[in-house]
Amino acid sequence: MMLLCNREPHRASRCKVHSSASTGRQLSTRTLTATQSIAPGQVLVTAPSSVLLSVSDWPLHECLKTDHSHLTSDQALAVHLLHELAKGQASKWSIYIRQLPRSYSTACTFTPRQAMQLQVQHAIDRVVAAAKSANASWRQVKPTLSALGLPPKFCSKQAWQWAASTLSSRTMHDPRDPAGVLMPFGDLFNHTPPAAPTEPNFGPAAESGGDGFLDAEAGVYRLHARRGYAAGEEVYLTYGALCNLDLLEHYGFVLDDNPHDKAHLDPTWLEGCHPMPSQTACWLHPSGRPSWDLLSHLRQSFATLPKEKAHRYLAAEGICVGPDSEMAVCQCLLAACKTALKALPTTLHEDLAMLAELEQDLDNFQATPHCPEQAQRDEPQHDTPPGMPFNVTANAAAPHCSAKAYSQPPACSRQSTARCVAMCKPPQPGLALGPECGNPSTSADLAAVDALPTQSAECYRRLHSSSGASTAYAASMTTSEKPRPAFFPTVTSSEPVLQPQHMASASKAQRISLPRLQQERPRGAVILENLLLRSPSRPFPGSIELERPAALLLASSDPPALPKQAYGSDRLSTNQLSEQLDRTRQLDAKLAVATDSYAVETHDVTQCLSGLEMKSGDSENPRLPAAGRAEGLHAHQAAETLAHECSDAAHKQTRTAGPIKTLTANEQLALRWRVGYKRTLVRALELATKTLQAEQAASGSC
Ligand SMILES: C[S@@+](CC[C@H](N)C(=O)[O-])C[C@H]1O[C@@H](n2cnc3c(N)ncnc32)[C@H](O)[C@@H]1O
Repeated sequence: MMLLCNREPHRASRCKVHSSASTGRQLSTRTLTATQSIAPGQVLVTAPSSVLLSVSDWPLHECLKTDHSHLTSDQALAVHLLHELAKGQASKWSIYIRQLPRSYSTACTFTPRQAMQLQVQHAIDRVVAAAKSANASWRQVKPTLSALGLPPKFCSKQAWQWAASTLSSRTMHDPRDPAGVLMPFGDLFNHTPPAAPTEPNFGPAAESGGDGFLDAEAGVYRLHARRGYAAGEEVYLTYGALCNLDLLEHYGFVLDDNPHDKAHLDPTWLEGCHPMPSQTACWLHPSGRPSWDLLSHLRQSFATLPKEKAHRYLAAEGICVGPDSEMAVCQCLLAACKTALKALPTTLHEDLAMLAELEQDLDNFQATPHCPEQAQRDEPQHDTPPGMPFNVTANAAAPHCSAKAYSQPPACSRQSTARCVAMCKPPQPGLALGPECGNPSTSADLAAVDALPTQSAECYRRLHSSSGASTAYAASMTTSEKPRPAFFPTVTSSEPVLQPQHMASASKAQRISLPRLQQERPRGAVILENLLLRSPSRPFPGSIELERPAALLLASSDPPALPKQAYGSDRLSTNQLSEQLDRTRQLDAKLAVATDSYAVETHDVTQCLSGLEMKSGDSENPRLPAAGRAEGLHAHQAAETLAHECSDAAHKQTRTAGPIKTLTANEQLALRWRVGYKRTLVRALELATKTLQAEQAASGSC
């Protein structure tokens, strides 16, 4: 592999990697930005096949073929990835693997309950099917993983979901194998949709071709810039003409503005339309326009006598056949969109309010000053693999690379927590890698790479030393660490879980008197405020001033100012504070759910509130929830129990109304998806109404 290192970073570099929120800001994701102009068609990255992680080059693949021939290509590549992960530092891809996202929001990670947040049946079905299929795949492949001698944690369902999501969101096309390949560094480019679809056309395949291809003769994989970029612009690849449901399923994100999005309608909603259009034809463009097939079908269906036959021909060509049929088409569409919107548990308006709250939370937490102490503590552990809560090799030798070069803070994945607030780092001077050069790198170059904290350089250097191959960057790249988007309200992709030790710390909070809570806003105050905030009709007797997000106040408090009593006798360090905050948010999420479900549940949240006032050990008090009394829990734990009970009941409802903090990352994604869906339906309503009015006006004037 050839890697040229430019010692004057800003001169030759063309791209830099940084962490930032991307389109729609729903995900904290790294981006690649041009540091100087890039011409259309220019090669961005060239990597020799030896640095690609693929099934074809995996020696074990041959054994698998004989003994485990039932594995699909995708399964074999996922097994390969997990196998490399399990090798830890011994894997030549260890550096690459460590900087992979730790968790994903792809469809296979959705629980059925999270899928319900999509609200639209066909979307729910698709996501549930994807999750089931991943589960089935895991069951199939488990014996192979065990046969390879992988420790149980690498054979877990969670590990499988991680591997499957890594592949579905990051592989590049490889003509040799349908599973594709993983390309270190090349997989850092984000997606931009291709131009909006037009009439199918003959001609050069500029738009339909991919941005990367394997040049088998040269033995390299190249990525090209589809268009030109000015310095400072984010450089994208195009993953394909994908609708938001495709993006959600395979990549775990959606675009706010996606020209390829499709809002499917149920054909049964098209009253008076005979025969019914096929399911695949029945969709709307993001502008609200019906698909060509749907419109043509509707026009044919509503073609009126006596010119029915002639009209059918016209309609089949996509031509409007006359005002009467056009009005009937509009009315049919109007009714269908109304039916669709009515069937959904929340309105677009409600969803937008929720989204605004989510964005606000995001902004607030991004604005929170970072804490260097925490940042230091949370340097990525080099024996902690991405994605999964287990270590690769606990006794691995210290890696060569600078930890900072790989600082994708663990919790800064999509499900990042408040802890992330403290982990943001200021930009570091980046490394620039020189322009394409076909010669092997000199040892001086490699030494320079050694000295510079850049993940790409280190990754390729490692791969180089283990593979002996050569690689070149055609476009220069720099890496620099930027503050990562700090906060996503939910904690993990699964439900927040309170551990027993969290309960213990929770109990300490309730010893503080109400005035003190008011004055000092320790942990307990946060909980109470959130409860109050969410049941305004039941004011808390002490009337605590409500401020949102309360957790932010806590986060920005100077640790010495916090009352010792809030946490026992010890003063909190910033790290402890951060941890407490983390736990608080988890607890908050549960309590918030409890309060949300207040209206629909028989539990009385005021009991819970009163319970919080009581002294610990007040387990006989009849005002406490029964569960709490029975188990002899003290007040706070009882509240927690109540929250737990309520949360289950609340989630049984498809209605999501409630504080954004209760949404997991997957549910947030579902919220974004359904907002896009409803927007399209509303646009279709408006379009059909306008067209109808115009037709009516025209026929009236006739
Ligand atoms: C091939 S990776 C791109 C690099 C990725 N940003 C990273 O930090 O590793 C694909 C993933 O990036 C994110 N992504 C790509 N394009 C995006 C976009 N336009 N908006 C938001 N997230 C995007 C999604 O999480 C997706 O699964």
